[in-house]
Amino acid sequence: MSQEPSDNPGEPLPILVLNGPNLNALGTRQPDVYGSATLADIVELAERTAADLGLGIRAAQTNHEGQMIDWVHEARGQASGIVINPGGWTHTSVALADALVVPEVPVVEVHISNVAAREPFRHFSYVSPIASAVIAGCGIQGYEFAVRRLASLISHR
Ligand SMILES: O=C1C[C@@](O)(C(=O)O)C[C@@H](O)[C@@H]1O
Repeated sequence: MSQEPSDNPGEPLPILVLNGPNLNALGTRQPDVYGSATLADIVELAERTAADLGLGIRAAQTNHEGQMIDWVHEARGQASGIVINPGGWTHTSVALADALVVPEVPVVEVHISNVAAREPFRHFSYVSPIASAVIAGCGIQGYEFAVRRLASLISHR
C-alpha cells in the first residue's frame, strides 16, 4: 500500500481501515462465526460510511505481521485515524500494539465476532489498552460504528 503525501492539501486525511490475518477469507471462513459477508463488503461499507461523513478511507489487508506494522508506521502524518481488526494478532502481538501508538492518531479495534464469548485465549487483547474504542460482536456493522466513532474523535482533536 503506497502512502503518498496528501494529494489534496486542506482535505481531511483518510481513515486507514486495516484487516489482519485470515480476514481475506471472510465469506467462506467459519460463516457460523463470522457470517457470509466478504472483505470487499467490509471495505464498501467503510467507504460508504466515511463518504457520508465527508471522509475518505484507505483499506488494506495482510497476512504478514511485518507488513501490517510497516503500514501502521506509514500512517503517521498520512491518516487521521485507524480502524483495525488485528485478527489473531490481537491476542499475540506486542509488536503490533507497540506500532499502533507510533502514528499518534486514534485507533478503534474491531472484531466481527464477540471475542468475549469465545475461547479464553480470545479474551485478552494486546491492542485494547491503546485503543480509543473496542467494538466486538456486531458483525461487519462494527466497521461502520468504528468509522463513525473515529470521525467523531477526529473532529474533536
Ligand atoms: O481472526 C480473528 C477474527 C476476530 O478478530 C474477529 O473479527 O472476530 C477475532 C479473532 O479472535 C480471530 O483470530
